[in-house]
Amino acid sequence: MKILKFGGTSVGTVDSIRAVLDIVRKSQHAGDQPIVVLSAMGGVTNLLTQLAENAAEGRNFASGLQELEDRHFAVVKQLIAVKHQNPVFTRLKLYLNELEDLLQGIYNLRELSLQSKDLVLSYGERCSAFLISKIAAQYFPDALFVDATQLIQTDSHFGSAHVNQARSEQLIRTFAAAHAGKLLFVTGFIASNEKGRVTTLGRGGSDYTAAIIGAALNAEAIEIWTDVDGMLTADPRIVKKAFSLPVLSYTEAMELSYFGAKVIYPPTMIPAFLKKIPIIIRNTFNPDFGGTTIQHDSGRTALPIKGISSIADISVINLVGSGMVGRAGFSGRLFTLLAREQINVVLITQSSSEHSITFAVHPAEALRAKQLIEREFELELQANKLSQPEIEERLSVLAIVGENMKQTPGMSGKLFHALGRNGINVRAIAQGSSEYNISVIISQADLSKALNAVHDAFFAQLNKTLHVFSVGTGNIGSTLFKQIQEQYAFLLDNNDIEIKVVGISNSRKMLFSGEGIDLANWKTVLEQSGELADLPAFVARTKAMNLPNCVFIDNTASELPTLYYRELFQSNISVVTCNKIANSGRYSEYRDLKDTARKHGVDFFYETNVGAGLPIVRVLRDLMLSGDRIIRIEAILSGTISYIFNNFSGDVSFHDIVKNAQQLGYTEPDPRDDLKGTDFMRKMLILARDAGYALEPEDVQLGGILPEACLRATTVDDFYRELQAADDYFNELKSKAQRENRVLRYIGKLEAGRVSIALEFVDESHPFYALSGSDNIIAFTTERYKERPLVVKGPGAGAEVTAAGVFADLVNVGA
Ligand SMILES: NC(=O)c1ccc[n+]([C@@H]2O[C@H](COP(=O)([O-])OP(=O)(O)OC[C@H]3O[C@@H](n4cnc5c(N)ncnc54)[C@H](O)[C@@H]3O)[C@@H](O)[C@H]2O)c1
Ligand SMILES: N[C@@H](CCO)C(=O)O
Ligand code: NA
Repeated sequence: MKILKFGGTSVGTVDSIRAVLDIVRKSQHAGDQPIVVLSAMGGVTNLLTQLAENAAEGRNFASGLQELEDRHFAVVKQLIAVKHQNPVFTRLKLYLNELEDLLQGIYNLRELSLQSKDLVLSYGERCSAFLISKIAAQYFPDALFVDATQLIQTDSHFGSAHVNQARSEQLIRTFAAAHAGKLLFVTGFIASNEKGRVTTLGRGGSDYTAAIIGAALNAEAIEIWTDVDGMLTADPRIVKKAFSLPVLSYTEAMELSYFGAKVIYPPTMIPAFLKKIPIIIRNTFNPDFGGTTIQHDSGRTALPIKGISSIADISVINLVGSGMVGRAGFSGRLFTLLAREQINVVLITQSSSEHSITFAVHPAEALRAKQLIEREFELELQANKLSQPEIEERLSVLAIVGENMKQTPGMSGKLFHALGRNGINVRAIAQGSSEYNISVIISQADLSKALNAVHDAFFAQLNKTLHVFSVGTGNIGSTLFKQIQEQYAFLLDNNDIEIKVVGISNSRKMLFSGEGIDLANWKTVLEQSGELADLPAFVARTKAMNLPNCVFIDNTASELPTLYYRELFQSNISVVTCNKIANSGRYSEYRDLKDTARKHGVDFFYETNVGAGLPIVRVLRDLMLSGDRIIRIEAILSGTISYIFNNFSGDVSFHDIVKNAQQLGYTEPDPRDDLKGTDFMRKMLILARDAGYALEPEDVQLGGILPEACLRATTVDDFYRELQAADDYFNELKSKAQRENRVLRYIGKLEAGRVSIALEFVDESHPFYALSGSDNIIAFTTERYKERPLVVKGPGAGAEVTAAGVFADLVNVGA
């Protein structure tokens, strides 16, 4: 035997009632012997409450009554064959007439007692259960309408009556035995006292009805049919990746519901809990889905926690007082007071010094709680043993819940890491002694970000979303977008990483979309609907959108974005950049950025600052981390100059090769940065710093490759003209090299903390002799790689390889 309970949304419309009957039919075919428990049609209980209040205030209630009639009659007309309609109309009309008389009485007296209100509300369940039993009777001849006032007996605590379990079980069993073989359609929510007056079971009442009947008849299961897929890991309106849990223990369901999961109201489960009857939450509108089973134990599952729940709006009261607060007597008095005054304390924490107690209450009760405390502890306040209670508002509670937490170390570490990494300040912490939940109080503004970040942290195997704000849409930036777009599905399917580009700016326009910008046509959208570019505003938006796992990418060659890195780190946003400016200015700046990123637990990745996509920064870092010592670094790190010397042969002029390098995307936006050696200098400086040397740019001995006139050119055009004019100079270099059987190489060296870069003529015996294209090469001679150096070699410039390096840094953020 199974109990099938359908809530208001399941019986709200003609279509949903059809779905309900389908479910009942299937259950009967499966041999479940179902008993159906029904709520009032969706919205009807609220309407009845409104009518009762209107009547008591002397306001009109006729139009509301008409609305009730219309809703029920419309269902009759659509779902009951014409020849069977009359008796149904008649009985509904009788109910509505009784209701009208009752409302008239309330109107005349201008008084609404809890008892009369229960009676008014009872018509919601009576009408719906009766009506649906009659619709069902067309297909199930054994369908029988049952008014639960005959089955469940309570005390006279109207509005939320206490059930006489023993008596009710007796009534239910007797009734069931007398009507064996019938298909019962029972009203939820309502009952009666020993005098036969109608009572109601309070919040979650129809679930309670189902649990009481299920327990009395030792049902196999109680199915609660609603409009969601079960209990979810988090509130799906905030956490888009929330998913339905297959199995939960009663305790877990209790903890999750306590903190706001509205699917069921836990006290209603107690009768089922005591008899170990599983409760299954299922979706009327998705009946093939298995839903969530709430059972005695937590089930075998790989999930360390079951869910994350929250209360969005909470106030906190702080009490501080030396030597008194925290003593057993004091907290006893405090919490007895609050309990007596029916102030629900959501969470309590006490500092280890025992001089303060913090507790959370619902905002509507905060002021009253404060006043009660002030009255109760008047003497202590006067004597300054206790300082004035303080209320803090606009806070939220977030709790992770799960029975398996107890056996799994590191759960709180994971929680605080996720919060800390995202810059979410924790105001107070409480771990239930049961260890079934860990709760934190945070600012309301952070709740959405916190829920998503914590959800990602605990259900990481189930997908991490990186939110990307990207500046610079030139050569590298646009190639990166193309690569992300091509790789999006693969990353999601194979690595559970989702990349959402949520902000884009170049020097003209900027664009934002919390849902993610479509990378198939970012260019058009940016041009057509973007706002005018404004970097401070872009950074402000990056911070204000307050998204978890947030990454700022700088694909410009401008100093401007680098001025914001620090501020971004302070807002717990990681930075990935191919722009070398930040790391190659003053040493103090470089140091400060690294320290700030580390302090805030975010990543600062710049692999492409040296050798584009080639693994160089990473290799050096690993050497340093593992305790190796750099003895010497020798390198060719200008892709542009490498390309130039590798192609400077035959008749082609130096000037033309530089132009080619620029067209191929090897040069800096301003090619003078490459040819003057500035770009190479920056790279050597960054390497030296990463190797532990606090060098300034002027410490690098930079030997040039250009004649004076070229260095003096004030514009790029002038520069190219001067290059052309210097043809003889470059040809002479070339001839000299050829005469000596050598090649031209622009080589950087780091040794004993000194960095130099110089043009060299090298012969065949030199390891840097054989290079082609835009190749870079770097040789690390270290304590451990002493005899033969560790060498990295390959293309060190170009849009594809550089964007790929930025991309790799991006997916490693937070890894
Ligand atoms: N080309 C390579 O092989 C290579 C290799 C490694 C690193 N890099 C670095 O990549 C970076 C970008 O190079 P590129 O060739 O793509 O340059 P680019 O000139 O093609 O693009 C630069 C982009 O930055 C934008 N921009 C400039 N200032 C801005 C600002 N203040 N706010 C917003 N946007 C701004 C421009 O509008 C443009 O979209 C440079 O820092 C370069 O050193 C390039
Ligand atoms: N302009 C740079 C790009 C790589 O950083 C080069 O030519 O090496
Ligand atoms: Na690199």
